[in-house]
Amino acid sequence: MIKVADVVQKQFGLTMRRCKLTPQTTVVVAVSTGVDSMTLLALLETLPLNRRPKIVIAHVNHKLRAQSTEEQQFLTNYAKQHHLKLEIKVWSVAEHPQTGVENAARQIRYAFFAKMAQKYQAKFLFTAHHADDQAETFLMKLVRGGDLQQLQGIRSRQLTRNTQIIRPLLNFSKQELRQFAKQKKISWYEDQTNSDEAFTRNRMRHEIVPRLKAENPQFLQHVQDYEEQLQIVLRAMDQQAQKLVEDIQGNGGYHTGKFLALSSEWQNVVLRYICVHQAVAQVTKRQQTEILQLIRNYKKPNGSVQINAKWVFCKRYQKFGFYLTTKSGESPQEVGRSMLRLNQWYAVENYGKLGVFELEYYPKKDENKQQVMLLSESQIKWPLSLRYAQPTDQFSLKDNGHKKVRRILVDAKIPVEKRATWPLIVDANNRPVWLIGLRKNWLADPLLTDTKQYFLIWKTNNLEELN
Ligand SMILES: Nc1ncnc2c1ncn2[C@@H]1O[C@H](COP(=O)(O)OP(=O)(O)OP(=O)(O)O)[C@@H](O)[C@H]1O
Repeated sequence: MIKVADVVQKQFGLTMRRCKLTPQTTVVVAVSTGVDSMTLLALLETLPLNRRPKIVIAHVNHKLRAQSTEEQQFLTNYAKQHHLKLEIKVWSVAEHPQTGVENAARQIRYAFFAKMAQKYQAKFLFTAHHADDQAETFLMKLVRGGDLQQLQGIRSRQLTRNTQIIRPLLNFSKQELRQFAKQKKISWYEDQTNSDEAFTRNRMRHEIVPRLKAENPQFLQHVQDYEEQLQIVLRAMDQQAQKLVEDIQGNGGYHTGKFLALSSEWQNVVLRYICVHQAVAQVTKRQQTEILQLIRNYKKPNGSVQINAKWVFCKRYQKFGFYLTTKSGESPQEVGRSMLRLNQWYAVENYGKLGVFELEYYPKKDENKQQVMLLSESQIKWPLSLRYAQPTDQFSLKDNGHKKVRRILVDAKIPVEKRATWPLIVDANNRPVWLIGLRKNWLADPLLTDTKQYFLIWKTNNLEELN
């Protein structure tokens, strides 16, 4: 009789081929001491020698339940016996927040994993999410409701800022993993979390999912198939939406005519993309509908939708965008803001182009034609955005003083007609970072814990502007 363990091992080996592991590759494995992650660890340890990576175990003791110290000790003994490197983070009770513990724990976990990946120069981070996790998450989101994007489940591969996360057990059910662990005599601890999120998940796990499996034993596989299809479609749609947004982007706003030339389906998608990626404040579903109706309304060439106390969406004939609300009577100040995605150029009419790059993507080619500002993780609040400078924007000085944009533009003898549309890079707190070609903000020194540097680059064809 073929053992489940053999099937799991064989399939795992095949999945792992895509990672092209060698004995020189270092991987960080997130191990909670549950059956899933102990199985993942065992599977990695038994890969053929020529494809077995160097393993670093990362464990977070959340101090959320009585047995956590015992689990930590168990894992310490395991690592010693198996000659594996082990890194532990203890999240002391004093650090726990009053509410949202589950979420905070997740953030602590992933920050620690990323730090360990960086420390060991690991190529991958492995977690042990499996097919039941996928189905439970999918159903919970389906029941909760929301945006289609959020229905994207757990990804088998995910590129984060510093690490590539791999989840090689997504095609296995919990039952298969348990059988594997039993047949291979692997020890583990049962998870006994009792958070609200775990209650909902447990209902899915013990009541709903078993019924759906009874309807069709292939249920888990089908959810995984749907998730993979959904991820591909949504990614493709996002790529296309990004291109279309670039096409309709103009100076200080988006082009109404070009937007209306799109099919009504793409209008929906593009507007959503703008609201999620480029708007300055959170735009609700209802506001998005109002905005769409306003743009489409030929009888109303001008109009606005208030987003919050600070921001307003405005349509002004051939232009629309998000603007800063001003005192009544004045016309809104144009902001036409776009978020700077990493490693991508943004064209700025009359000024050349700019972008923020990681070292690996740093375009060194024409160093003499570009100005660079070096930024570390802690120095600003990411992400960066590009917008027009407002006269009242303030630059910090080293001695705690400030200098207004109006003053900087006047001092630099910038003609009045150019002052309203001077490009400014700001951080997520709307703090000026760089008034292009004129002034870089003073920033506190980077922290020792910063792991990455970024290059903010402005490139112009007009050499004189750089001098
Ligand atoms: N305390 C921990 N220490 C190390 N790794 C952990 C810990 N808890 C969870 N993990 C890793 O994360 C995987 C998923 O765990 P779990 O399903 O409990 O997390 P989740 O919060 O539901 O998911 P996610 O972390 O993706 O949001 C585990 O299989 C394991 O690889």
